[in-house]
Amino acid sequence: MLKRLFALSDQGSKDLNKGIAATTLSNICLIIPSSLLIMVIWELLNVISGESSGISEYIPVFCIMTVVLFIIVFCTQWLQYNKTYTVAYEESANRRIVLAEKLRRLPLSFFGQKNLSDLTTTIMGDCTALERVFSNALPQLFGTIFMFIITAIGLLVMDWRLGLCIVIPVPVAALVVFAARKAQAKAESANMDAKRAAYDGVQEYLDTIQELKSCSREEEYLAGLEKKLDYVVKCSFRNEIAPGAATTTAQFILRFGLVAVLLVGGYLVAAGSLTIPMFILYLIFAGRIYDPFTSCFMLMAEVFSSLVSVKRMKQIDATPEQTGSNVCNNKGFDIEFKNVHFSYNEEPVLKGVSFTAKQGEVTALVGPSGSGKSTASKLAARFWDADSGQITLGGVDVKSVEPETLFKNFAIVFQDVLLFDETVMENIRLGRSGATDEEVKAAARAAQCEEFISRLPQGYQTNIGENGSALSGGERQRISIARALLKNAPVILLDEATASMDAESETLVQDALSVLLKDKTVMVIAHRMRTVANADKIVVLDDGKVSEMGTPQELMKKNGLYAHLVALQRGK
Ligand SMILES: Nc1ncnc2c1ncn2[C@@H]1O[C@H](COP(=O)(O)OP(=O)(O)OP(=O)(O)O)[C@@H](O)[C@H]1O
Repeated sequence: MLKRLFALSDQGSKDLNKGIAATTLSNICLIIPSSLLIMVIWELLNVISGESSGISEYIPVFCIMTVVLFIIVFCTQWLQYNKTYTVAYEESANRRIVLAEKLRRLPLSFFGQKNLSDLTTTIMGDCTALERVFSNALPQLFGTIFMFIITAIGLLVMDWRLGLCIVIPVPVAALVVFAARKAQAKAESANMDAKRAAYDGVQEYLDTIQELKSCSREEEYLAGLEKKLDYVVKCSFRNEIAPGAATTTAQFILRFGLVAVLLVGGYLVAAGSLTIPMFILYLIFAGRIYDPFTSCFMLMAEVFSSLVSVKRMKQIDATPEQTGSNVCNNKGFDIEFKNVHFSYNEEPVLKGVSFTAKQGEVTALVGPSGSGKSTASKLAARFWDADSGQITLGGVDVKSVEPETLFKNFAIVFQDVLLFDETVMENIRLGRSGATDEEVKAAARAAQCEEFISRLPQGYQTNIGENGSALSGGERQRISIARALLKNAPVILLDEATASMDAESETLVQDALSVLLKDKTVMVIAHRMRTVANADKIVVLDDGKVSEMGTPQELMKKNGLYAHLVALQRGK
């Protein structure tokens, strides 16, 4: 049950069960010395009340047994530590790896719908929350419950009337904590949402600080952020209230056990159906037996809260993956779109698109903003799967190929370049790990990077800062092009790859590309018609449909949308 509830691995589930068994054993061993002490008191009380004439010879034996039991406790606690703490960290580390692996196989549509900081919280925060539950809460909780059941049986057998007085408050109190679990889960979810919104706010503030300053909106933005942070405090408080109220009530109910033993025991002693030593024995038990439940109820609350984390992990786990064959038996690298339809969240973007981007040719996708150009190019690389129709690479349906295998055939340059806080050399080498320094430099030369790299303080070994903050937009794009060239994949997708460059740099990069991209399938997306003027084929997209297709010359003659876009940019 625990395995299913907490989505544990086979090993994790086995180890957790061992941890619970060790905790139970340790708790039982801990209570036995108390029982022996009680038996000694029992003997003394019998002597005082005159029911026994002398101190039993068993007392030294009890003392030796106590010492032996403490040794056993030491061993079981070591076992408990070994099987809970170490295993909990292993389990959560494995869980993070499994989640990261899962994310790797999910379609990009999943990331579009999910908030990225939510995912980070799930991988880091939720796993840490569960670490505590496995290492501490669950073994202690079950250990206490099993120990109570064993003790309760003993108490009921000795005297069922006082036994019931002690036992009954426990399930009642546990029910109170259990009943509060929904309110608790709600408060926990709200708390997580509030924290995530505040985290996003801080992140957005840092990302957009330049724009906020330039629009003099910083103060206004910070006021909004302050509200979000205040809300986090409120939610955190509410999140404490729900389990706090339940556990306090539960502890209050437990105290009725002692009162009940006092009242019922007093009555039974007065009625002559209970001996005074037995009465004192139950009073001692009633005073001590509830102690572990104080922390136990808090642990119960913690376990219920952790179920919110488990739910979020299960949601990721249940998301269907993009699957496919590990081999791609394509014949050549023509990319063919056959009546492709695609929607983002039910909103149609491509409406029956058909065209072929031939190997050895440059195919340009042009059209008004939002017409679906980037979407079409990303569908070719299986960032998403088409809703209907087919996209083939060398005759193989891209949907039938596992994304990583398919991706080996693609090199992509986007307008929004992502660079790492690393040296120029390593940022370019990302295109092909294992490439030699000379190969990296050759790719950089082809992408017209040499000139600006030579101006950097340590040349190729210069660290370019977070996302290449030390470089201009055009320079970052050239690094990204160098990276794609180094990958040397048979299909190249250039999505506004030269948009941040000045006309002179763009021409230089294009000249270099035209030699290097020979025999490859090249799909170019550009808003500047000048960029695509030398393309072999132009596909004009308009509102998700192909409105015209042909060479630049044919389309100019046709005097349709392409000619109109060219004229607009020439200012005619
Ligand atoms: N991840 C996404 N989730 C939801 N809608 C999206 C997503 N990406 C794009 N869209 C929407 O799909 C439509 C087509 O977008 P796409 O980026 O393919 O157009 P485009 O022709 O490349 O535009 P542009 O020239 O401005 O880059 C737009 O209306 C856009 O808002």
